[in-house]
Amino acid sequence: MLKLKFEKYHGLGNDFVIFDEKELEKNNIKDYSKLAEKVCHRRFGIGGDGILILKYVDEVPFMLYYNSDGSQAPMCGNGIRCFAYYLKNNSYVAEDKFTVKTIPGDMILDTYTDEKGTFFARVNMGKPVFNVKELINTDKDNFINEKITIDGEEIEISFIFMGTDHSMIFSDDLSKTDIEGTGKKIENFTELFPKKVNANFVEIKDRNNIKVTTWERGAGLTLACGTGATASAVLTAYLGKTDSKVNVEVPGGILVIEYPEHGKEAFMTGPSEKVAEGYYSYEGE
Ligand SMILES: N[C@@H](CCC[C@H](N)C(=O)O)C(=O)O
Repeated sequence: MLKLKFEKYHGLGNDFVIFDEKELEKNNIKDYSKLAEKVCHRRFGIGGDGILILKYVDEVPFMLYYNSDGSQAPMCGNGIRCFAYYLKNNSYVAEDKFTVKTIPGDMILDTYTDEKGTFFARVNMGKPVFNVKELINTDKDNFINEKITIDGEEIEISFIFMGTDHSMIFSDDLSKTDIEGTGKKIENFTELFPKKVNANFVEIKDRNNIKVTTWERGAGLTLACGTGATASAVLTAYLGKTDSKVNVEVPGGILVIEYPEHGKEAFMTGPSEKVAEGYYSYEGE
């Protein structure tokens, strides 16, 4: 049995097991999808919504992300705050402001500890992508409040790429919405979303507050989705329904999202916490 050094963190209940790629290479582990599935299992593993792997590109930390079902995603918003805390805790970065590389690009993070001792990061999430022609199966330039039919049910849906693939569905009352049932159908509606998709259910409270619950591609219902909260706040601001700075209430807490100007970068601020560290007993490949 292999013993793999890990640390576990969460961002508003979206939880991740973090490995250093050097540790995986040393143990000859190449199949990160299999590792993610095993580690994230809530009964037979450590449990998590995904795994984060630290590697270095041009001597800059690079975050790789895998969902709990083993699928790889380009970016994870709550994950990157956890990753930042992991880098700080292990003295891999000294400054409070630093860059983390990800598949969609470099993310700049401003980190701080609040008066209660909780670690926070404000992340420059990059520019949302509205032009979706290359990303999903549509001829339209952008895909905002479009009607689709899945299993006979008409759904009004929008799509924005915000580090990863996000669809948004408005709801008047999230407590009365079948998030799991509809979320699963949208996630797997591959005739429109060939790479599958995350489904964010969005309730607008007022100009500065929205509620979002996310059915995540590859992980199911989670307590928070950072890129999903950002995509949702970008959409409501773009539609003129909210101001450029909103509190996004997710089941695990609050994220603050800023989208100062359309077509420019969006920013996400939220906490992260360390849960555990140790050695994961792994059968290997
Ligand atoms: N939990 C994440 C998003 C993780 C990736 C997602 N499930 C996907 O497949 O795109 C977040 O906080 O952003």
